[in-house]
Amino acid sequence: MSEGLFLTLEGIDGAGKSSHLDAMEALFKARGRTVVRTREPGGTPLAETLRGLVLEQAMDPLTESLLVFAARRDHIVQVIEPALARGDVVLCDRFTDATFAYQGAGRGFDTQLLSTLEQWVQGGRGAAGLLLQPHITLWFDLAPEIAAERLAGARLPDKFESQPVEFFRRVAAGYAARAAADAPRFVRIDASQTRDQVWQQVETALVARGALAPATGAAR
Ligand SMILES: Nc1ncnc2c1ncn2[C@@H]1O[C@H](COP(=O)(O)OP(=O)(O)O)[C@@H](O)[C@H]1O
Ligand SMILES: Cc1cn([C@H]2C[C@H](O)[C@@H](COP(=O)(O)OP(=O)(O)O)O2)c(=O)[nH]c1=O
Repeated sequence: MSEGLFLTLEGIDGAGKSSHLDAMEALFKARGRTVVRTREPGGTPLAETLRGLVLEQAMDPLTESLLVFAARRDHIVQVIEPALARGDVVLCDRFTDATFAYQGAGRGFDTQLLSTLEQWVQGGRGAAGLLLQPHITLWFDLAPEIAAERLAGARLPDKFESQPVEFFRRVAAGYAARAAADAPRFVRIDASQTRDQVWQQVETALVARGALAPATGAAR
């Protein structure tokens, strides 16, 4: 069985990523792929419980980081690795880049420590002990001011969404740094465009990366 495709969507709150999940799922299904659609924090009963704590309760950045990585570990073991081993497409709304952007850049937590946690939780894959990383990360890049306008009135803000625009400037810078550090994995989507134009960018990126080829997984 071929290795599956691990695809993540990232960006600040309100960047517009969730708006394209249905169409992405449909695109893969139309090509005969089995799609596991999931999210972080979350994706398993335990991880969804931890998500509720992280999004609703105040806590220090270390506690927050430990909880998101604990949720991630369960998600990887229970859902992501089995799906990839089956050859499925894992379509995941956020993953570890969000931890570096939100807990690292946004909350100012030590990124060296986050790298250690990343190694513990995602390392040791295969004989070479590789780090589990998405094959492709679509980074929806949008100015925090525009994201805030889009979110105003759209839904009840959670703990992060109620942060000031300055917080999201740091988070956006965190995403930019993470993208610069692993450029081959990231595709920057200009999320300031209309919904249709953003979708065109998403589709073009998936075609360019070979992600829509019949069930053989995608090249990096
Ligand atoms: N390209 C776009 N232009 C204008 N508004 C958009 C666009 N994409 C999404 N929206 C709206 O912006 C808000 C946030 O979008 P959403 O997909 O929930 O963002 P995210 O999942 O990144 O937080 C929603 O109200 C959505 O309808
Ligand atoms: C995955 C992850 C998310 N988050 C935050 C980012 C978002 O504000 C929030 C949940 O993300 P999201 O699923 O995008 O929420 P919604 O669909 O309601 O917009 O959790 C972290 O702080 N650290 C993480 O590691």
